[in-house]
Amino acid sequence: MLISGASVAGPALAYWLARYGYRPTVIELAPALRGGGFAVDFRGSAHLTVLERMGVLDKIKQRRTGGSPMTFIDDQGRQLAAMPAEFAAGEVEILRSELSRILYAHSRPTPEGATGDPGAPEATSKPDTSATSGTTAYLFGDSIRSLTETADGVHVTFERGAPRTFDLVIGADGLHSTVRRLAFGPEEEFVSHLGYYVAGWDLPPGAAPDLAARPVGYGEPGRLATVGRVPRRAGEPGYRGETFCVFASEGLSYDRRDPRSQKEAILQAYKGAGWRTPELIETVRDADELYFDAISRVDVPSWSTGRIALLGDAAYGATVGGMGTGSAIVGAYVLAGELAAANGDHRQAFTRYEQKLRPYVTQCQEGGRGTGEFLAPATQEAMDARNAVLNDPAALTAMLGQAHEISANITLDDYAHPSSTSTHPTAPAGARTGRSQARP
Ligand SMILES: Cc1cc2nc3c(=O)[nH]c(=O)nc-3n(C[C@H](O)[C@H](O)[C@H](O)COP(=O)(O)OP(=O)(O)OC[C@H]3O[C@@H](n4cnc5c(N)ncnc54)[C@H](O)[C@@H]3O)c2cc1C
Repeated sequence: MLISGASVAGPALAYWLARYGYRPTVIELAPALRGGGFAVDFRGSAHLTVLERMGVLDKIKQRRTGGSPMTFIDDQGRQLAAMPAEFAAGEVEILRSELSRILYAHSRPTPEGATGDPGAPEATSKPDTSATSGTTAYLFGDSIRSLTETADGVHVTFERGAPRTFDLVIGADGLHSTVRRLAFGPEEEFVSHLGYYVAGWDLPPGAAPDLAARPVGYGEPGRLATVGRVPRRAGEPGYRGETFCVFASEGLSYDRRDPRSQKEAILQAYKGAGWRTPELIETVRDADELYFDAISRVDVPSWSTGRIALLGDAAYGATVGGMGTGSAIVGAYVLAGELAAANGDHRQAFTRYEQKLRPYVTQCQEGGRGTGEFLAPATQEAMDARNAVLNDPAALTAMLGQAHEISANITLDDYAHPSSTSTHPTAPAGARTGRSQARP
């Protein structure tokens, strides 16, 4: 089985597939696991249950950022409203890059059963020969060029590697998925722009240390710039500063593979902004890793076509505020579980995966719809109304409670221990295999 994308959904799926005896291959466009991106969070019992069943919850907790309260200020630095840490950070918040490294390491168990070192991802375009049979091979620095479905497989050509045939192909390659484009249609058919852009990058060492010590956000109608601090990467002591920006804009035309073009778009968007925004935004020029994307929503009428299926942001992305990371983890769990339960019948597995997951992620996605407007309201009146909500503990508690309810609203079958579940409909006991039965 081929999985495209090694960020969150891809390695999580690979982990479960390897556990059920498959030997997936994961292909990643970037030359190594991607760094960058600010914090992502998990909230609600479904996210935590899946992470616990994967055996990564403790590792993730060890690397949690702890979240930080955010103070919204005016142009004189005076407090207007405060956003409590748990509002932005859920139950567990972790840097996306750290999460990706943990999942990657966990999807490649060593022969002894220990997991690899999350601090040492490999950058190679060759198959990973250190993984034992029954586990996962990672191919970095390559991308699928074409997909041709045949009676018993999918013939895949690559930008760099030699063509191969796989039984199934899963697109876990994000909002701008190549698998979706090749197998389902052009991006414009499935991705709607929700009127805002989001950007995040680390502050260069020494930049605005006074600001980074006290997380603050400065907003003007239609644009927000925040600065905060997050723990350094594994093995590095202390904290580093980071920015997180949200601005309203029609769809922009820029080269997604060219950071200079993205930096220019950000600099333009904050021209003439007050407070110390120019000083902060200027630091983007020196940013090594930049996260920049439109706040969008992905709606694909059917997540599978023949032997090809979509997972995570590629299928049901919501960029920010739609619990995309938790939904990717839960989706990987359900997809792998249904594949194992269907015992080779991918049609049945894909159908059940979608039936079980779609109502859940659709609700989660809804949260993303108002995120841009909440963070960077378009008018002064709307900003005042947002601040009033933030300053009202009862309103905040209600909003948090609603998010928790939505993110818990799925029944998770215990695929790895089928006898302990009463909710799984029909799969025969022998359909779920352990590690010993390797499947390609
Ligand atoms: C660099 C980066 C930074 C991010 N930062 C944040 C953040 O700060 N906050 C937040 O809420 N969300 C962030 N996200 C999005 C967040 O990770 C996802 O919304 C969520 O975790 C779902 O993950 P996913 O694995 O489905 O998709 P993604 O995390 O988007 O991962 C998709 C992966 O597929 C790879 N890929 C893309 N095209 C191809 C191709 N043609 N062939 C092979 N591989 C391909 C990408 O390089 C990436 O590794 C970021 C994503 C990325 C890639």
